[in-house]
Amino acid sequence: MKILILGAGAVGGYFGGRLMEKGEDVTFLVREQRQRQLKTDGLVMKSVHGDAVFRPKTLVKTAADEPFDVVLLTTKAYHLEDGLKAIEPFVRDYTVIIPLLNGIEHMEEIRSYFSPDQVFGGMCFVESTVDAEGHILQTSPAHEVVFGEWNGQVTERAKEIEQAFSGTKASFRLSDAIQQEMWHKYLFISTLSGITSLMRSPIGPIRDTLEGRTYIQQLFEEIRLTMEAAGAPIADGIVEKQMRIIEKQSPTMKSSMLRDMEKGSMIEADHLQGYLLLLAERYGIETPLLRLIYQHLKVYEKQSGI
Ligand SMILES: NC(=O)C1=CN([C@@H]2O[C@H](COP(=O)(O)OP(=O)(O)OC[C@H]3O[C@@H](n4cnc5c(N)ncnc54)[C@H](OP(=O)(O)O)[C@@H]3O)[C@@H](O)[C@H]2O)C=CC1
Ligand SMILES: CC(C)(CO)C(=O)C(=O)O
Repeated sequence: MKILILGAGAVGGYFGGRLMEKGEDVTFLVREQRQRQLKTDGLVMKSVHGDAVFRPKTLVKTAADEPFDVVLLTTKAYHLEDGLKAIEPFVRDYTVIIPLLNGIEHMEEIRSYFSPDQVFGGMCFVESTVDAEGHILQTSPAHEVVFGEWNGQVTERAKEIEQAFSGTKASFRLSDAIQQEMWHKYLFISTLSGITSLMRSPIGPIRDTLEGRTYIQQLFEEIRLTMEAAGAPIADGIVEKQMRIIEKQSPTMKSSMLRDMEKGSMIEADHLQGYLLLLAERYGIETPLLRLIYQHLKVYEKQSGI
């Protein structure tokens, strides 16, 4: 199966590397500077699951029209529009597109850009970043991709992709409820990234005080109410479940948004917290803490000139 990965950053580089390690036919669609880096140094991964260096196949945006069976989308949300244009020459009517971005708003954009039938739901759990040398640093036990048909059917093509993804060091799991899993991840990440970026702290020092835990719980509740009002398919008891997941995280755990802020990089404030605020306004839900967090992220963007 021919797999194209849009972007060779923290997520794309890590999971693409794991697929290459198993022997899958992987190509990265990257921009010129990243291509030069990958040609010179290779794809360097430093991971709690084992370090590795690969010599990946790369392509840059081009008129060439080599077809691929599967395309994994791993840009940030603010680069997605360009990314969709870049993958167009590599997509046929049989190509399956699997986005791994956090959030949900991008699904509408991708499904209307291509045919909705070509677009699976998808997301991932991994704590990784790219350092100044372009190396992928993957720092905690979780490394899972979850994907599936948008309507939840377990089709033949989904099983074929599951087969191609199986047997790597990372987990690639086929889901029959990907919409619900994506909303759950959205609830988790918009809370975790909101709180850790507001407090400029990994989760431990926030979670380990009563006040901090209360703020985490409040933010979860504001977002849960918003999602429910918007008709999102979230499960009963999801906040309690996600509070337990927060309790289990290593005290040093950080969201990718906080790591991006520490690097002075762009953040997905509009895509994550901003979209939730639009929904909250649309459905008349009070979200004071979410509003404060979004305003804080906007101040960061203004001050860092991004
Ligand atoms: N990092 C993490 O731990 C996790 C991140 N996520 C989510 O995954 C998504 C990706 O995040 P992450 O991997 O951290 O982001 P990164 O910034 O590390 O990687 C994104 C990559 O996409 C590349 N890119 C952007 N536009 C294009 C384009 N037009 N053509 C080719 N390549 C392009 C960038 O290239 P260039 O180098 O040229 O800028 C960059 O290398 C986000 O939605 C994030 O929220 C989800 C779970 C965990
Ligand atoms: C919470 C985490 C690390 C889980 O994958 C994540 O999605 C992120 O920080 O963007």
